[in-house]
Amino acid sequence: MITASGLRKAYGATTAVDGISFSLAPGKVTGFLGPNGAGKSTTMRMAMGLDRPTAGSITINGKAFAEHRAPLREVGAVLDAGAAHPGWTGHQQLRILAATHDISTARVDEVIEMTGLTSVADKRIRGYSLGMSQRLGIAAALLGDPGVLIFDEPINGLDPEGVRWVRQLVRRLAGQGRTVFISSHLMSEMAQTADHLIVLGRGRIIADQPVGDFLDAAGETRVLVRTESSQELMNALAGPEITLVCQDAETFEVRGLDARTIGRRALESGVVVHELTPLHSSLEDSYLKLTGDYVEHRSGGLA
Ligand SMILES: Nc1ncnc2c1ncn2[C@@H]1O[C@H](COP(=O)(O)OP(=O)(O)OP(=O)(O)O)[C@@H](O)[C@H]1O
Repeated sequence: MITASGLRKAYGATTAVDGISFSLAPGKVTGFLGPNGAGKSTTMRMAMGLDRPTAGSITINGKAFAEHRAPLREVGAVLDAGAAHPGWTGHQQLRILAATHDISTARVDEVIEMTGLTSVADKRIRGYSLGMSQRLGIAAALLGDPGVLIFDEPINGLDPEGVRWVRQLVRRLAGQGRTVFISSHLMSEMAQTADHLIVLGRGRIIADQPVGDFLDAAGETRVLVRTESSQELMNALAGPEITLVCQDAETFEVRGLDARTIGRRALESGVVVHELTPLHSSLEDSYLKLTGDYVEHRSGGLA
């Protein structure tokens, strides 16, 4: 469980995080989204005790990070893939970290295997690819078998196989009842991975909802209708704020009414409907629509 309450962080005149509150439930993957500079990394660093809030708090299982006696057993994080000591081997790095928490060497070997690092565990970290470094960071996060995991852009620099592996791993971790908080700038990735989304814009929360609700709220829902009596049904549906767009003799699109209402009107009119399909915008469309006003510098310089 991660809980933020009135969390604020200012660096001089810059307010990176502007009084945000949220609560992340166990057993779910929560995606943390927002344009560059929105405050995602700052929030995650404060959760891990690496930055001190200017006001408010962020707690892991009810306590600030520094108040936990064995924090690695409560929360694991990947915040910076380059944080490992380049002269050590992956195995050494993990063993040293494990020793700080009385974690067994058997557990070190277990996380090495879980993260697919067995073949490189005895090689020096300076020779690791970005993908291997990311896996090593994830191995370190898993070491204490924590119930809370925080991953800042974990798929950056990974190849497609690595991306799929991270996606499956975070789903599995949430399936085991853990709280998983993952930031990404890839909307398509979050659509496949997250159950819940928190979207930040200039340090404030602009959405905190399940992925499905996010789509419904941000995107205009359209419904595709197919019937042999299209003119008759269009007449029954017509009204203020309702747009009907004819596609062919039997197919039209409705904006402003949901599928349930259209189905009921069709029944009342005695019209047989062959298809009634809600059309959602893509997560990408919804996200850009939602965050458009919060982007400080748009690409292309036309804004
Ligand atoms: N140590 C720091 N000193 C001064 N300003 C900082 C510091 N860390 C972050 N900031 C500023 O705080 C704001 C939020 O940055 P943060 O890195 O948290 O955003 P982000 O959402 O993670 O962005 P990105 O996706 O680009 O990593 C930015 O304006 C950034 O320049």
